[in-house]
Amino acid sequence: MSGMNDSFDAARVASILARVAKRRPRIHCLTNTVAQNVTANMLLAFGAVPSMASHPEEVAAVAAGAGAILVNLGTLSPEGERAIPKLLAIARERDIPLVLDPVFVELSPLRLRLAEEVLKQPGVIVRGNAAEMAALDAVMQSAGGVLRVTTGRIDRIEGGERVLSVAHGHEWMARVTGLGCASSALVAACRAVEPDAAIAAAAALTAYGIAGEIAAERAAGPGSFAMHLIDALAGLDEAALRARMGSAA
Ligand SMILES: Nc1ncnc2c1ncn2[C@@H]1O[C@H](COP(=O)(O)OP(=O)(O)O)[C@@H](O)[C@H]1O
Ligand SMILES: Cc1ncsc1CCOP(=O)(O)O
Ligand SMILES: [Mg+2]
Repeated sequence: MSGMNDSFDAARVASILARVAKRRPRIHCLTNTVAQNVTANMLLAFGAVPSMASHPEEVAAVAAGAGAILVNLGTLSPEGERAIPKLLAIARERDIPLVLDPVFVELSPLRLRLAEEVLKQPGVIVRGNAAEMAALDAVMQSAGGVLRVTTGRIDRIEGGERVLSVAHGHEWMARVTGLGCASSALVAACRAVEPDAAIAAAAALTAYGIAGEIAAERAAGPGSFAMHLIDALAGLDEAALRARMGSAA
């Protein structure tokens, strides 16, 4: 991690992970059909609880008690589209943090319009890859107050004047579908227990990246990597964080 003004070290990441493990926040994920399973499993490995309802008539009731809400725009159905305003309303009413994953927004005018709707809410965290974040740049600028989390070999977290970066992970994380979507859910899990959105995102991506490094040492290729990533995330402790982050984090 670089670019931090305040201290961001293994102890800080471990304390956020411990809060997730202790409070077990429920993360409501309106997410795509490709990534649902790996997202739910990654949240469980992290100590959070997934809920995945998408029916427009029940989604607000299910999301009402969640610690954070994830809106992921991949494989959106007409029903999912109708669920989004219900989720935005309940997030506003209950002050529930919102994370947007704008999957392939650069390909679809519908996704761009829905992303604009989500970004009318205050304090949204957007987590996407470089192409998605570039396509949303103008919308995020005009929305204001957005925390931008751009992932890749090096993750970049930008909010206001503050820029943080996370240089952990493994290239196989981009070779298994759904692992980006799962990273957005982990950002939501950390945000559920940590009010500083930038620190929450940095903690989630540091933990995920370090779990990826550990998993890559145990795996034979992308398939077994995905399995080992769940195990490594579930077994992550402060000693492993400290060993990989170094003292100057
Ligand atoms: N080349 C890489 N080296 C290390 N980590 C990576 C690499 N590519 C992606 N990651 C990690 O994989 C996760 C998903 O990121 P990304 O591939 O950008 O998302 P998406 O799947 O949405 O395109 C992030 O945690 C990111 O840090
Ligand atoms: C391939 C695909 N198409 C629509 S959603 C989806 C999954 C994207 O997942 P990720 O961005 O995490 O690889
Ligand atoms: Mg993605």
